[in-house]
Amino acid sequence: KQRGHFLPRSRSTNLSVPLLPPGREQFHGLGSMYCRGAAAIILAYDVNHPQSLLELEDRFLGLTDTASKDCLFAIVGNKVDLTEEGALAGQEKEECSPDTDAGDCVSPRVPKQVQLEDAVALYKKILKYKMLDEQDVPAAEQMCFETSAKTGYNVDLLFETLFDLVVPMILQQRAENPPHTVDISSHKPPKRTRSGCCA
Ligand SMILES: Nc1nc2c(ncn2[C@@H]2O[C@H](COP(=O)(O)OP(=O)(O)OP(=O)(O)O)[C@@H](O)[C@H]2O)c(=O)[nH]1
Repeated sequence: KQRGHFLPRSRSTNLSVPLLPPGREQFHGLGSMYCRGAAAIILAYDVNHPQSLLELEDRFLGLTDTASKDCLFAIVGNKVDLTEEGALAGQEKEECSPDTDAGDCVSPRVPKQVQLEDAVALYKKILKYKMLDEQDVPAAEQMCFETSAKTGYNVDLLFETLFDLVVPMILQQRAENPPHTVDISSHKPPKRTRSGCCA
C-alpha cells in the first residue's frame, strides 16, 4: 500500500494535491514523482509524535523540489482527537471505562506533544528553503491546521482553504499561458493528386 495520500487529479483543473505523511521508508522514492508539477502540497504529521514533524523537514521537504515553483504548502497536525486539547475542542467520544461499549471508547487522551507554533515555524523554514517572500504567500497561520481524520475535525476547512487558493491560481496561469493544443476536429485531410501523392 502506498502510504502517501493524494487527492485524485481533477480532470478539469489538472490539480493534484499530494499529502505527504511520515510514511514508510520503502515508499520514499515515490514522493518526488507524485510532487511533480503540484500546485499544493499537504505535509502531514502526528500531533502526538514530535519526530513526525521533524521528519517532514528532514525526509520530505526535499521531495517537493519537483513541485510547481509557486506551489502552496499546508502543514497538518493530524490525530488531534487523541489529545486533551482535542477534548476541549469538542472532539470524540468518551474515554474507555468498564461501562463503555468497546466500539465507543478511545485511547486515554494525552497532552498534545507538538504545538501549532512548531508547525508555523516549519512553514516559515519552508518559505526560506523555497526562497519565497512571506508577503507573496498565504500567512503561516492560514496554512497550518490541526485535524482529525478520525472525526473529520477541520478536514473540510483544510481542503476548502487549499482549493479556494489553488483554483484561482490555476485559472490565472491558464489565462496567461493558454495550452498549445491542436483542434483535430477542424482538420481536413489533404487532397490526393493523380500520382497518389498528397497536395
Ligand atoms: N485517532 C486517530 N487515528 C488516526 C487518525 N488518522 C489516522 N489514524 C490511524 O492511524 C493509523 C495509521 O494511519 P494511516 O492512514 O496508515 O497513516 P500513516 O501516516 O501512514 O500512519 P502512521 O505514520 O503510522 O501514523 C491507522 O490505524 C489510522 O486509523 C486520526 O486522526 N485519529
